[in-house]
Order: sequence, then structure tokens, then C-alpha cells
Amino acid sequence: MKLIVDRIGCERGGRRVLGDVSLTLQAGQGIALRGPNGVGKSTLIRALCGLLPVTGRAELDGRKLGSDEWTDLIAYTGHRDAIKSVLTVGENLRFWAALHGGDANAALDRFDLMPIADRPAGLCSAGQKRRLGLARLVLSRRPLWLLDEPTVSLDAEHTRIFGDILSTHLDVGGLAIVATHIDLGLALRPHVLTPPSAAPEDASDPFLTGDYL
Ligand SMILES: Nc1ncnc2c1ncn2[C@@H]1O[C@H](COP(=O)(O)OP(=O)(O)OP(=O)(O)O)[C@@H](O)[C@H]1O
Repeated sequence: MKLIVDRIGCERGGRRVLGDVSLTLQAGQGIALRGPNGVGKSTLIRALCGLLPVTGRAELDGRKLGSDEWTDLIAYTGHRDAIKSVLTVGENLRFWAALHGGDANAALDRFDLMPIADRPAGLCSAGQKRRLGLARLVLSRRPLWLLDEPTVSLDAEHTRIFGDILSTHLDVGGLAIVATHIDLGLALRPHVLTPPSAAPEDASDPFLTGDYL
């Protein structure tokens, strides 16, 4: 399996926030997406999920970004945990397992969630909710993981466990793009985003040039 991202760019709010990103990934490889706040890491991840209109193209084994075939190959975790707070931890995972066909108990076990399987998800701590959200990844059994700061709220031990799970995913031929500010201790290839070239500004306007302050 091979991912080709070819000059993907994106505008948000009428402003160009992502400029012509190109990269390739082979089966078993992962990228650590880096760069300062606001440079476009989340935008690129969301764009590759098909959630934002883009210029350029991306293909995963010939399946084009935006097609249903592409969507069937990706698993996404964003800043929100995407859990159902009135269901218990176990019910959340069984719901996802019913959709994807994975093993809910194995996912509970893998993410150290078995001791709180009967707790309503809405009553979990931030780190517990994050682990529950991440557990969907292994249930989905999809090859390309698009992860936006997956370890936020995780303690050191659960960050290590998540690193092991991601490593296993890559070992079996998965692919991953991970926006992260921390070192996960894995052999992820760094890809540093830089801001898109700025639109020309009116040099005489202090409110645009920044000379005001
Ligand atoms: N909904 C939106 N509408 C307009 N502009 C947005 C929107 N969301 C984000 N942006 C802008 O897009 C740019 C890239 O934001 P993005 O969230 O992708 O950055 P990031 O690299 O993930 O940042 P961080 O490290 O802080 O998470 C920023 O300048 C931001 O202001």
C-alpha cells in the first residue's frame, strides 16, 4: 500500500492556511507532522480525511482522496474524543465493533480500559476518554491512521502503551500520519510544515503590516 500526497493546499475562512504539501508513505511507515502552532497540521489531517476542500491530489493505492473507497481506508482521531457520553466505556466500544467488526474486548484490554468498562463515558477523566477515543482505531482495522495530537491528556505509561499500539499497526503494514508536539519514541519520519507564502500586503497599512504595535 502506498500513499501519495501531491501539492495538497487548503483555504480556510478565505485565507490560504496550507500550501502545497507533498509527501509519500509506504506500507509500514509513519510520519510525525511537526511545526509551530497554527502552521496547518490539523488542517492537513482534516483535509486528508476529506473534511475540507483542497487543491492538489492524494491517492492511497489508487483510491482518490474524496472518494468512498478512500474513506473506507482511513481512521481519524481529532481533538475531540468522539465518544457517546451516556453509554458506558464498554458499550461505546461494542457500538463501534458492531460497525467495524473488530473485537471490543481486545480493544478494551489493549487500551487498559477493562477496569472501567462499566463506567459511563461521560464520567471518565480526560485521559480515560482519550484512551476510549483511541481504542476505536484498533477496531476500525483500517490501514491509514490520521491522528491529530493523539496523546493529549495521556499520562507517561499510557503514552508508552499508545506508542506500542501504533508501532504494531506499522509492523503489520499500516501507515500513519501523526500531528504531535512530543516524541513518541518511534521511528516516525519527521515532516515539518512551513507556513504558505503570505499574500502581498499593503505596505502602507499599519493594521496589516504589524507596525501598529
Ligand atoms: N475554522 C477555521 N476557519 C478559518 N481559519 C481556521 C479555522 N481553523 C483553523 N484556521 C486557521 O488555519 C491555520 C492552521 O490551523 P491548524 O489548526 O491547522 O494549525 P495547527 O498546526 O494544527 O496548530 P496547533 O499546533 O496549534 O494545533 C491557523 O492559522 C488557524 O487560524
